[in-house]
Amino acid sequence: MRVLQPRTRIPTPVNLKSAHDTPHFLRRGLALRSMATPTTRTLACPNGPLFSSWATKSNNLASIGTCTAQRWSSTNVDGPMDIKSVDLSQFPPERVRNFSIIAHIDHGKSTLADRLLEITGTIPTPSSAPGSSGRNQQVLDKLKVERERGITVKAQTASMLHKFGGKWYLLNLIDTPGHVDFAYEVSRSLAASQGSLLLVDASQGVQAQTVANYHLAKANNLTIIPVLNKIDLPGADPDSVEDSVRMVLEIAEDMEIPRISAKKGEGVEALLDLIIEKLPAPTSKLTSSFRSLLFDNWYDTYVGVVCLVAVIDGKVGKGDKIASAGTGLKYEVSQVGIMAPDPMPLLALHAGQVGYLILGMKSSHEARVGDTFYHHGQDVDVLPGFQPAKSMLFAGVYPVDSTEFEKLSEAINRLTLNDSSVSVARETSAALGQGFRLGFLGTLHMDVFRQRLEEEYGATAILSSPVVPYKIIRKGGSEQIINNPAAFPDHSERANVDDIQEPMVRATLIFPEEYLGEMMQLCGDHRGEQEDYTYLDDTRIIMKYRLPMGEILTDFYDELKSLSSGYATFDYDDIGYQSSDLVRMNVLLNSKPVDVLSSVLHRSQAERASKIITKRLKDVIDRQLFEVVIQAEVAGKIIARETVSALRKNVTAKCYGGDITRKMKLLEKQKEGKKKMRAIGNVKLSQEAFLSIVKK
Ligand SMILES: Nc1nc2c(ncn2[C@@H]2O[C@H](COP(=O)(O)OP(=O)(O)OP(=O)(O)O)[C@@H](O)[C@H]2O)c(=O)[nH]1
Repeated sequence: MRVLQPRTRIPTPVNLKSAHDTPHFLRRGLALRSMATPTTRTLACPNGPLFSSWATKSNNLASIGTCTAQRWSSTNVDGPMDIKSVDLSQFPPERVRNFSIIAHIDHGKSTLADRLLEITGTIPTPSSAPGSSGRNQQVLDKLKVERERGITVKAQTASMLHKFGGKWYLLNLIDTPGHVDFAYEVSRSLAASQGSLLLVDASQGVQAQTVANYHLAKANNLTIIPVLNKIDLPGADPDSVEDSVRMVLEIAEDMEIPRISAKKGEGVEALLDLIIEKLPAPTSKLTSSFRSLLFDNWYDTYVGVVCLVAVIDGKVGKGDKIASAGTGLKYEVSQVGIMAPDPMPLLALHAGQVGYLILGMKSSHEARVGDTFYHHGQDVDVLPGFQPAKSMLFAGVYPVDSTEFEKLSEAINRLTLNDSSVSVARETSAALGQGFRLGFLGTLHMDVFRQRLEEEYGATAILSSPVVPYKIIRKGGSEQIINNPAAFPDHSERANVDDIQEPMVRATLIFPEEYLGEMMQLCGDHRGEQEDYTYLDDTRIIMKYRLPMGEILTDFYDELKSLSSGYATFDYDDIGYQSSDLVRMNVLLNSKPVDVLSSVLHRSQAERASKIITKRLKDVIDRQLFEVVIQAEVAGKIIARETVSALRKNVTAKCYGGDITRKMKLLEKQKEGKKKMRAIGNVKLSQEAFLSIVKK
């Protein structure tokens, strides 16, 4: 089984056999000194920075734990400076800028990240990058699924250096995902930044996630620089987009809105200056005792759990004894470093900086996002942290072949080490055997998880239709959250139930005015209630609806796109629970309920949905040796029924005469076919047919 690593391997520290055996980036000229023997040798450095590195003596060998280097004077060399050759302890908080790039999907965040890293010399430009095929490197989209789908799923950080006003600054960039499912990644990233670049595509204008991300950044008290991107496109209309940006996002008239082409690099260098000029430095204190915010983590097969932290105060170095305020567990720091954009070990991380810590954690469950790390034995003011990720929808996940349960279990285990926003519980289905009930942040998140299970871990899974978590309030006041339709109270249990509630969202839709009728119809069909609508600019409308979350899970987004010829965009916020007249629909095959096919519906939709599912089943169930009756039942009544008539199939009937080998072959083939059938009660369904019903 091939295991792809979502991030590049953390390099082990360079061990040198002698002080002369220097890594390539130190060879150009160096000032080498040993901590144990504090002699410093300085070599000439005609056209590059001077370097220093710290060495310790062990077994008479000079071993350089982590090589760092320092430019003595920032004026002796023009052009970018290699971050790998700089002593980052030289950057006090006032010379640090931590910023995130936020935007609607596809407005160019990852492309801008590429350009920033290239211009600052952190990564090679495409022409010099080995094997590079074009301008878009998307270096921060490290997952295979991100590259295949062209979307960012996981926020990534990268540090770089930029010179402004004669001084070098350390910039830590966080590239965030644009899709609403990954808003949690965005909010975590914002907690580690002081400012944000809010990109707006100059050909598309303000979109739903532009507004959502703007409010998120505001709520985090970040300084926002709106940036118009893609000005090179023939359809770009930067003047009118700037007007709507100013109006919707309430940007002051005197605030400059830079215009760039992230693709071509136009205006990007000036943007680097603006980041330093306009975004605040972290207010961290170097002299206070160490505190850091854990804002992300991932699992690396070689080094275990890697924690991404923003150092709020003080400094943390290799060998330090630190503790987690959240779990009370203590650790010795085995490695610290920054992402540049690959992991780059350092001797220490200082106040204001963003980097990683490797602590020898046994499981990524120990790494609680939002946790405070501090030096063990010292008092600490715990940082506020943030709410854990909340699962918005749940699905049953089963192995396609029931003998492969262990393989699926192992794959889910490993994948959740890297995606702790997925909640996992074991469940058993009468129809499908052992499986899991997983909680996801949205349908795209669920789809990406399924794809990663298959591609990275070779585990193919059947996913039941997703459901939202329903709240059941029983007589007497006890509350229960139900995330599996099979456990939803049937009509026979209703006497004990006081209220049933479903989760609601406030949806923001942005679309050209000519689609107003279609958009209102769409929201109405999905049980929406209009709250507000106004003109965003001369031609576009921004509309707010209150909608049940269960209604936007499956086809809503596709319908929205097709009804608006792709122009409408949509975002939503969770706004809590609301009472609703919900019922469970059971599907029966020859009178036996099929648990994985049950669903929860609004009473008004039950009849239509029952007809659809029974019809779909009839289309996919092959005729069998007996009649198959398909029924949908709601509140104890059968409300839809289809029948698949019986068939006696004799596969050898065509083989008259004595060709026994041909007969044997046909029987063998039939046996093989049967193996691939799934038995639901006494009804056999081909695997393909079954998948077509459960996986929407
Ligand atoms: N013409 C033009 N295309 C651009 C520019 N910036 C980005 N693009 C293109 O826009 C598409 C989306 O760019 P990305 O950088 O992947 O966008 P993103 O915001 O990171 O996307 P998500 O992470 O999925 O939200 C790609 O095809 C880019 O090549 C630009 O300045 N000009």
